[in-house]
Amino acid sequence: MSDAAAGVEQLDHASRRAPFGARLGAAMRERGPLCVGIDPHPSLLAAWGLADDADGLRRFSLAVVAAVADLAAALKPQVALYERHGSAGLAVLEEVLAASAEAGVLSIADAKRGDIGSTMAAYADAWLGEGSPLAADAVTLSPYLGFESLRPALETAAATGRGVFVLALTSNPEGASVQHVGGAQSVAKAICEAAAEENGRYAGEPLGSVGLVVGATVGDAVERLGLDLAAVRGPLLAPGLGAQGATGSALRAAFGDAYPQVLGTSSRDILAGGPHRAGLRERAERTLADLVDAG
Ligand SMILES: O=c1ccn([C@@H]2O[C@H](COP(=O)(O)O)[C@@H](O)[C@H]2O)c(=O)[nH]1
Repeated sequence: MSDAAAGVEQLDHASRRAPFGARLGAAMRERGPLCVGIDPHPSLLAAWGLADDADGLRRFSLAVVAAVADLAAALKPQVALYERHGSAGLAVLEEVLAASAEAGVLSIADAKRGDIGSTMAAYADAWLGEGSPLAADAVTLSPYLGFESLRPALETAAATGRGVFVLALTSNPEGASVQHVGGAQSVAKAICEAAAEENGRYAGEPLGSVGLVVGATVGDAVERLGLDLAAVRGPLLAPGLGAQGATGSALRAAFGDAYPQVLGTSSRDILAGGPHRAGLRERAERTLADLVDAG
């Protein structure tokens, strides 16, 4: 096939894909609001009896996909834990993304990319571009070079039916030293408002494709900073359940009327149930029940 014909085929493929927000909303309605994180830490590989190498990484990751794909609205591989194995680790990540698609579950690459616009375009090609081996259904982005620097990723996501999650209020305590700055006009609030505006292009959809990362551990910060998360009209990826101490009821209290948009995510707490399929499923089911009961 010529390059031109291949390009047309890729565009046709992209134009047939529904926007990410619509696909995620449907998955959350069908399966509930759980995202399972795939974080192959060296300590977890050891606990599973696997080597801390690319083969161990592959066995671990594909076992998680096979065990919980039908229980989760999305899976979230943590890119750093693949990068630490170099090119062999990234090859495993490509397999994990392909296996997730094959298993019918959405993927969110937790890469937290952000750079000046010209470099951002390359990140957009890698994580959201049609035909890229690393393309996931969505990618996490850092807006601390300015929300507008993310433009290439926002445009690529819209063109390919993929999505982004922009860091707004992160789950780590240090995040406040940047994100809370400005009080009533905080950095986090500016990010929320920019994401809400960006979701204007998805006005025909119940959920936009520009989501935010808001930690499950943020306590009363959403209220204190006056963030209108419901108005963002995008999915809210909430890490911090389990290993970082948050629970479904804490999430419910922190997010208020935006709780229906929340996709709670947990990694280590669920992964510690492995290597057996039943152990992983039991922990994923327990986390999902906690999120549903809190709603
Ligand atoms: O604010 C954030 C943003 C991302 N993360 C990531 O989520 C998982 C959490 O793992 P647990 O084992 O469930 O604590 C991890 O990949 C983080 O890098 C976050 O925790 N907080």
